Amino acid sequence: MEKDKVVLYGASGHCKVIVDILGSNQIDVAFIVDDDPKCKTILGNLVVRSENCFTFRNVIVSIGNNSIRKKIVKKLNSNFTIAIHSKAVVSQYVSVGEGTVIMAGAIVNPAVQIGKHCIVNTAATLDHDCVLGDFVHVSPNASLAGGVHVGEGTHVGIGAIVIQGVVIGKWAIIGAGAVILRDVPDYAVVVGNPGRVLRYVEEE
Ligand SMILES: CC(=O)SCCNC(=O)CCNC(=O)[C@H](O)C(C)(C)COP(=O)(O)OP(=O)(O)OC[C@H]1O[C@@H](n2cnc3c(N)ncnc32)[C@H](O)[C@@H]1OP(=O)(O)O
Repeated sequence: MEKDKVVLYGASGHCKVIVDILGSNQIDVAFIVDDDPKCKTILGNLVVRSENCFTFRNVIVSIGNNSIRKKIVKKLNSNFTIAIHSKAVVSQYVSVGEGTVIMAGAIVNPAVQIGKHCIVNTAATLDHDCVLGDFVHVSPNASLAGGVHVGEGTHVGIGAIVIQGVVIGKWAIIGAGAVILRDVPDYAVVVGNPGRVLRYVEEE
């Protein structure tokens, strides 16, 4: 049976990876929506302008920035789908919210809850009982040990490590390669080993 085509919103690098995820599952892209007039195709898929699109079905917002992704989601009157690479290992005991994408090589262990419009990037690992809020991005090769909670909109940087049971607040940024041993407040930018607060960001 032919699988439903997916509409991608945002012609970004992140979009290219989602095209590839869909391809790994023999799912076609219907078209990509982006208002950059220079952008005509992405990996052979047609890019159309948003004014030509009134109703969307089966959408993924393919924008890597968590805050921008949230703004686009809020303005769309669409139903959203998910994309999980055929070479990701995702336990059957996991919940995945609409709009979320899981890249190749990611491992998601049992009893993990992933919110809406999240990104679990290439080779990221989420161990048992982790909880991700909506619009979270766990970057490539980042590892969350068991029972880590990550608040809405937080970006866990590439290669970061979070030990078991840590609670990370909302709209925080965990720097590349950081080692997080203690809870992280909302809006904190944390870097280093052990992680220390570098600064705070404005609310989303
Ligand atoms: C498929 C994909 O591409 S997914 C995307 C993956 N990308 C990432 O994971 C990027 C994560 N981002 C980072 O690590 C960034 O460096 C941030 C957000 C933590 C900090 O960025 P900025 O606020 O611009 O910090 P800035 O570059 O000005 O550095 C400030 C200080 O923090 C230090 N610093 C910045 N990032 C880090 C880090 N990851 N680890 C250790 N120290 C760091 C800098 O060396 C600098 O120190 P100094 O004041 O002693 O010179």
